[in-house]
Amino acid sequence: MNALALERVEYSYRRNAALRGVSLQLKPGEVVAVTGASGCGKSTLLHCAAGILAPDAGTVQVDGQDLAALPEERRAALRRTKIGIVLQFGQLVPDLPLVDNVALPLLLGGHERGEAHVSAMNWLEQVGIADDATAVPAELSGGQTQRAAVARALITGPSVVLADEPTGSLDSRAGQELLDVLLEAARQRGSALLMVTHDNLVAASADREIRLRDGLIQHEVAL
Ligand SMILES: Nc1ncnc2c1ncn2[C@@H]1O[C@H](COP(=O)(O)OP(=O)(O)OP(=O)(O)O)[C@@H](O)[C@H]1O
Repeated sequence: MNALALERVEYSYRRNAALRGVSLQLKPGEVVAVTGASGCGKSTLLHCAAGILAPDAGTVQVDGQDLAALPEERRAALRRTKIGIVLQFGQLVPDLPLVDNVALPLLLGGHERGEAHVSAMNWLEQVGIADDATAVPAELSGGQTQRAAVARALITGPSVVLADEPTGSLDSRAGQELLDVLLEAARQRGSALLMVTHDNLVAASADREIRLRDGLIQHEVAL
């Protein structure tokens, strides 16, 4: 079964067609890079895959479940447990210390607080910012919040990880380290990883590259 399957997904912002029928499938553990010029629809594709945007047409399935067909509560639970998202600017909760931000998906899922914190500390360690566990996002650099966002995305052991420019605010060494954490989640834990990137080196680490142009897949390359 595919971890993620998009079939003929279309999405328009008012009259502006951002996606015009995009289909793609990711198997568990597969890593796919989405590339293309600014404005071609990469972020919109990721947001549709994440259930943040509901497509105007077409379907999005995660582990065989059609997001649009689920009642709101089950869709929210599926998004919380099976999808890990790293958006461009981290999108952490401003007033919460990092450890709570990272633990949030477990706490919302009803996990016990102590256990959720131990797991969050583990993930902060893996992304190299355990020393900042008690800091709030405003006290941190873009790169540090991006690392925390990756830790938060991976803490539930999701089937699908969606990342928008995950290394965008990091220098090349820190970017490579964070990329390695994401790749390990795919290669060793079997999460399917879909990442939007402008960076050729990041794209080269994927199994496949999907290049978008004007809301359509222009071509697909096995790497
Ligand atoms: N909130 C919005 N309202 C209206 N139009 C939007 C909105 N967000 C994106 N668009 C338009 O939809 C199209 C696709 O945008 P999208 O952000 O998905 O592209 P992108 O490839 O991710 O771009 P970038 O690489 O610059 O992040 C563009 O024409 C963009 O201007």
